[in-house]
Amino acid sequence: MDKQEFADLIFGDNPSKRPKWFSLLEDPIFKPRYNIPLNDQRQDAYHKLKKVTDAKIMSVLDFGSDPTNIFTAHEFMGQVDPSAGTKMTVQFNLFGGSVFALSTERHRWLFPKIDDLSVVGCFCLTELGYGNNAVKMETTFVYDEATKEFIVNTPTTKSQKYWITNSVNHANYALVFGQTIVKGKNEGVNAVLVRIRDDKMDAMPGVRIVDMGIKMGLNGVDNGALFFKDVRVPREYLMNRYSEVSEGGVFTSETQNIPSRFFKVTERLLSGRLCIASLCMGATRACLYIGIKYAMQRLGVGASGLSDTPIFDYQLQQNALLPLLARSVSLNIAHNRIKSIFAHPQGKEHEVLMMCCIDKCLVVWNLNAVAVTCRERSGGQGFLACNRFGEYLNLAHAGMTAEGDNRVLMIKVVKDYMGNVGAKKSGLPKMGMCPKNQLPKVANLVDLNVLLDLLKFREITLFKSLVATLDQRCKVEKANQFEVLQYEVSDNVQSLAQAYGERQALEFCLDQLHSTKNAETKKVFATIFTLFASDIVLRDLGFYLSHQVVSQDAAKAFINSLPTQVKALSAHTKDVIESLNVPVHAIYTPIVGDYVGYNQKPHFGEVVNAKL
Ligand SMILES: Cc1cc2nc3c(=O)[nH]c(=O)nc-3n(C[C@H](O)[C@H](O)[C@H](O)COP(=O)(O)OP(=O)(O)OC[C@H]3O[C@@H](n4cnc5c(N)ncnc54)[C@H](O)[C@@H]3O)c2cc1C
Repeated sequence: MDKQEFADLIFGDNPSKRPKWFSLLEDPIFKPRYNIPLNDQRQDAYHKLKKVTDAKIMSVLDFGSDPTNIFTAHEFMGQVDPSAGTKMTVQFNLFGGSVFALSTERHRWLFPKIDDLSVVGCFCLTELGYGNNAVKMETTFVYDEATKEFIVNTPTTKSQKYWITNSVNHANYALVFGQTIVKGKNEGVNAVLVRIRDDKMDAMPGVRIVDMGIKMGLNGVDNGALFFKDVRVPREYLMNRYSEVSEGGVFTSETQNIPSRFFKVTERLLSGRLCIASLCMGATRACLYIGIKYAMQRLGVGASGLSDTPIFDYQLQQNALLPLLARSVSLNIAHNRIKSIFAHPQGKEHEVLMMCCIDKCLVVWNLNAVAVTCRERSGGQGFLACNRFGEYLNLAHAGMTAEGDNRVLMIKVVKDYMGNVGAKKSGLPKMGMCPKNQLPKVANLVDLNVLLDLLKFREITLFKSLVATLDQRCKVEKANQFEVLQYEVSDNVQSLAQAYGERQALEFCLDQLHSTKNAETKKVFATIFTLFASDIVLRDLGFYLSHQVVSQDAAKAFINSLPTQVKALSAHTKDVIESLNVPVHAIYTPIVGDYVGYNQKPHFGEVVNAKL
């Protein structure tokens, strides 16, 4: 295959940006350290972030001109340091991106300071008592007409701002979300900028910052809980792109519906989901590179009984790793497409939310599967911190929870899906073959058009069954829709969101296949996309058989085809993993290099002074 073409398509941004990142990551600061105190881990993550900002390789203003540049930065940082990447996503997207989106002229002074880290921001949305239901938060900003200030309070234990990234060590400003009370009326959730530390980095009066301490991973991220007691903020610090309070205390807003103001000011969570997906996509590529490279050089028992056979040659290894490689490459192609739709949404505005949400869910869960599998398939070496799988696994878990819990986002996807179809903004996918008369007669399912039709069939069936249940329960039996959705049809909702995301991903892959120029690259992509789709159909084969859309004979032949498909991909695996744009020089895992040489002397699990 044409490795360069493949690498460019996986990169998904302007390839001319790649060398800048590769050379930046040569800096020794990106060498990971493992056995260091908590505070040093946090400083280490900050210094890596500072190195990136000093290189002026990205700007918060990219959200206006080239958002993909920000996503690319996340993909690289996800590979080399998930903690620094998490600090970066809060600085540039949650804090910086929100300021960018919600500010007006009077806040412009912040942009260069965000870019050079002279303002380090944190994003105070979550409260101890209000995570996925943050709209009901208890933090308040009461407008004081006499002083023309907002008075910020977290009045209860449950209203402490919780999990706040960057807050314990580095942030001097916070974007705080709270119920806005003007002339005694609650005008809904808005955001104000609050200075939380002075020039000496001491907490400002009324601000209390509590260290959340050790977590299961990503300990370079300084998460804290913040309390505000009568903290006074100038009126001008209200983010007033959509809502404003005049000096005299008159509240005006573009958004008349008060609960909707929350969604307007938290819109940045949308690009945040692409940032998290980008961090995880980068980590997925690095993880696969490490796990497969090691499998290719680690020798295990061969036919003669000697340790002379790469463990990668075992069918067990290939059957575990290669369907995940196929799924990862396919989700990567889909992720690239969604990033570009986010940057240029014209005509697809109504689908952007669904796409960003499902992209995050699928990519993050896939990283979890990849990290777990690579860890196990690398044996004991996979358990050493310096071989990195643990940190990637932790990134996946932070990703599942942060910026909207994955399962909650799946519900959001389905609500939007039903809304879009109901409003005729979009329709259900159209199948090529009839599911009653044609598909059951297909003997060979290993065909991209057949597989796509099967994915569409499942999505359509799940959609129709959900709508039928909702109609029966809510329209006929007058049940409460919230209760039916939350207590009766969860499995249908979750399966439908997944079916939508996977069908869409496969369609994006097929678009890519059609536009790929080099015939060999095209062949490799076809092998990968077919395995991706086959793996999904295999997982759901019970569904297809019970709906009689696939015959028993076709199902048997299909099951038997999977190992053959894996074998076909194994022939290209080395080329594929070497085209994943992994900055190998910045990964520093002993098992992708000379792991025997590394173990010639003790390193106590560190790589800093080791020659790799
Ligand atoms: C590493 C990390 C960094 C973070 N950084 C920040 C930050 O900088 N700023 C910030 O504001 N927040 C931050 N967060 C917080 C994060 O956004 C919240 O943890 C997240 O929104 C979930 O809230 P919660 O933890 O209260 O979970 P809950 O809302 O309590 O959810 C708990 C469980 O209940 C389930 N659940 C909840 N609601 C529903 C529902 N409607 N239907 C079905 N199931 C449901 C969820 O699936 C989940 O499994 C961070 C979190 C992590 C892990």
